[in-house]
Formats: sequence, structure tokens, C-alpha cells
Amino acid sequence: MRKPIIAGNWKMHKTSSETREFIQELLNNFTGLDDVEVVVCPPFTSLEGASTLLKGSNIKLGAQNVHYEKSGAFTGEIAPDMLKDLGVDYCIIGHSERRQYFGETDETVNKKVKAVLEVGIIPIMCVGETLSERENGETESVCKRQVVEGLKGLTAEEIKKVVIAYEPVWAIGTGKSATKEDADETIGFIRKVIEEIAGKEVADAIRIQYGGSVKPENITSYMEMPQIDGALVGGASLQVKSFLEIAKF
Ligand SMILES: O=C[C@H](O)COP(=O)(O)O
Repeated sequence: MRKPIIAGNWKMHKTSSETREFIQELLNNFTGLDDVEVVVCPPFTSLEGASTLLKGSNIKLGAQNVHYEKSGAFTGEIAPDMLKDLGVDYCIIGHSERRQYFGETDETVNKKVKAVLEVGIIPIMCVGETLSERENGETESVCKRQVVEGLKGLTAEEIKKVVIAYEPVWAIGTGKSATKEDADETIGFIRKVIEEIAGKEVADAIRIQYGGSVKPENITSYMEMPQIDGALVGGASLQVKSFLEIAKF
């Protein structure tokens, strides 16, 4: 039985004080959510404040990116240990915005996945096709490449810990969500790819989220699908009310 995971990716939103207000309000209203893992992923600057408030709660903390080296002359970058030290549990890796705007490649995704696992942080590895790739019938080949390359060199035990977020790029922030059937089919395909590289036990255990215009109005339909284990939520995770409605699907 896979525990559903609802993660809020705040992207470049909220100052430290706005984060503290949000977390406090979230904690005040956080009840009856034992069967779902809830993760908030604020910007780096808000992690410490969020971590302090979240201590002792069931809500997990995630970062949105990381560097793969342990330390060194990499101005402006953040190492896995620095996140671990702040109490970070999860790290989003390979989000399409990082692939599109910041030169993230399958190779750097793979290095980052390995680097965070090494310090005990769980990667949320994002994959998904662009609109033109979808129109060219390349959804499966793109997802397969991103999954295989992103998990290259990992043991089956390591792969089991990873969370994969399937986010069709054309559905991110556009209000155009994938149908539950399409999302379920592609996530089922990704699970088959996992089976090919790590075996059935791992494929049955690994959690795969859907992401792309998830809202309180459509979360239930995704969560009733057999292959979908949760959601990576952007816009709708920025208000406590809508985020909690999603987490309570
Ligand atoms: O990481 C989250 C995704 O990019 C989805 O963003 P969205 O819910 O605003 O479409």
C-alpha cells in the first residue's frame, strides 16, 4: 500500500515572514491527515523558519533544488548537507522550470538525485513532456528517457525511496490539467519503466505523483485513479485553504 503524498511547490513565492504566517495557519488547521504525507517546499530563504515551526508536526519540509557537489566554489549554490542540517526531508529535482530556464539536464538530475539520497533526503524527481513532444507522440519516450537517465546507477533499494512527479509541461500553471485517464496511463507507463529497471517490487512500492494545475476541484478525480499516488501542487499550494482542501482530497 503506497501512502499518498501531497507536496506544495511554492516556486519563487513568499518571504520568510509570509512563510511563517502560512505555516502557523497550516498547523492551526492541520487535523485528520494521518493517511497522507503532506510536504511544503518553500524557497531556500524560508526553509529555516519553516523548519523551526514544523518541528514535532506531521508536516514534512522540502526544498526546490540543490547542487550535487558536497561543497566548494559554486557561488550561489546550496549543498545537500546544508538542506539536511535545516531539517529538510524532501527535495524537488529536475522540475521542468529548472530544465527550461536553468539548464538542468538528465545528467545533472541524476547527480542531484544521488547526492540528496546520500544525505538522507528524498528526491521528488520531476519528469514530463512538453506540448510539442506530446503532439509528436513522444510522451512515453520522453518520460522513459528522463526516468531511466535520472535513476541511472541507483540500486533498487534507492529507487524505491524516490518520489516521481509526472508533470506534463503544458499543464503547469496553465489551468489546462491532464485528464485523469491520461495522467493515470502515463504514470502506469512510468511504473512499467521502473519495473524494467528495478523489478516489480520496487515498481509497486514507488510513489508517483501527478502535477499540473491541480486544484481542490480536480484532486479527487486524480486520487481515485489506481496509478496516481498524490500531487505536486504549484499555484493552489500558496493558500492554506486550497492546499488543505487538496491534502484532504
Ligand atoms: O510543481 C508544481 C507544478 O509545476 C504545478 O504547478 P501548478 O499547480 O501551478 O500548475
